[in-house]
Amino acid sequence: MQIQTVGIVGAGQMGNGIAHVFALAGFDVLMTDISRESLDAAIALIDRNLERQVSRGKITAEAKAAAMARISTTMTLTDLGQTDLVIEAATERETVKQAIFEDLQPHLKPSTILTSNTSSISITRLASRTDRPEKFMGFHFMNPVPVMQLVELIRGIATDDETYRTMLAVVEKLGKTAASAEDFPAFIVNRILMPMINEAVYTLYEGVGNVRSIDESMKLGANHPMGPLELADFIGLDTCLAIMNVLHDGLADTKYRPCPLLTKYVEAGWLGRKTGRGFYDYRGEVPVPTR
Ligand SMILES: CC(=O)CC(=O)SCCNC(=O)CCNC(=O)[C@H](O)C(C)(C)COP(=O)(O)OP(=O)(O)OC[C@H]1O[C@@H](n2cnc3c(N)ncnc32)[C@H](O)[C@@H]1OP(=O)(O)O
Ligand SMILES: NC(=O)C1=CN([C@@H]2O[C@H](COP(=O)(O)OP(=O)(O)OC[C@H]3O[C@@H](n4cnc5c(N)ncnc54)[C@H](OP(=O)(O)O)[C@@H]3O)[C@@H](O)[C@H]2O)C=CC1
Repeated sequence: MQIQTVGIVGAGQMGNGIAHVFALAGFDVLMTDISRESLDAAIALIDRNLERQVSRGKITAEAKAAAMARISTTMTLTDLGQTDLVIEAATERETVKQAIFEDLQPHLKPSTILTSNTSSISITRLASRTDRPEKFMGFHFMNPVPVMQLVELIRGIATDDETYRTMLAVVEKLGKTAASAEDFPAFIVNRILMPMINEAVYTLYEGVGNVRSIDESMKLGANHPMGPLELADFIGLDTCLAIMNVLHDGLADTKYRPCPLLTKYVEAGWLGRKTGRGFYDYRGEVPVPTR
């Protein structure tokens, strides 16, 4: 199936990055969110990130203008019903995602493919609540979307071959690389990455190191581009906790127990970069460790 129009639900850090790469690759993008401010902020951020690519000689000013012209926004979720491909990139909560697909369903054209950018939640379970589990897939981008090469493709138990082939072709058109993962909690990347981040929080909780020493150790000692706590702040601590809970519940193994300190930060509303404070405080000129 040929994909030209793409609907994106959720204009947070992932939604805006996904809109950016789709528009640059020539797709027409319609983005929605429950908050007008989030939509406006996403458009401004896409503009800034495209401009950075222009100034670094990665794309032309014409390509930037054409990409911006291909993105439109709406506050009405059901407007996305006529698109060829829907990518749900709302908050990592199963009830939120289910409600989005349920609300959208009566307005969808029969051929629309539904996907979720979920970091961890069962694709089979999300698909089973829709009228088209065979046209439903996990479509997992990495943050920051314009920079990271990988996209995980996750087939639910009912996903058909045509849908899978269509999504492989979309990933190719985006100039990215697909990795196929089976539909088990948190798939491949987060199955491996998130327990490491959780362990870094335990390392902090137990006083083995402070925020700075833990991050420096992993940057200089293991050549990670960001330390695990800096990366957790970058992903969003609410998302990290949600993924650990899916691993813990879904695999029923205590090795996935979320660190109580991670829970405490989320309860405080210290969700990382997006709220201005997490393991670092971003409100000043330079990030300052909070422990
Ligand atoms: C939770 C999940 O479900 C799954 C996940 O996503 S897990 C998280 C996966 N992501 C990671 O692990 C990211 C780890 N961090 C990194 O790779 C790097 O720190 C980083 C790429 C984010 C930034 O790299 P950096 O060298 O410190 O910064 P910087 O020099 O500003 O950026 C590097 C390049 O990316 C570009 N860039 C960074 N953010 C960008 C954005 N949002 N849009 C466009 N370009 C961007 C910069 O322009 C720069 O481009 P050039 O190489 O052409 O100069
Ligand atoms: N952060 C990351 O590194 C990665 C995240 N993901 C996944 O991507 C998804 C989004 O994460 P991320 O962008 O980081 O989260 P954000 O919190 O940055 O953005 C989520 C956005 O969804 C909006 N939203 C919430 N409910 C609805 C709804 N019912 N309809 C439309 N929009 C809604 C939120 O609005 P409001 O702010 O008003 O609540 C917010 O703008 C999650 O499933 C996450 O697991 C995948 C890969 C990497």
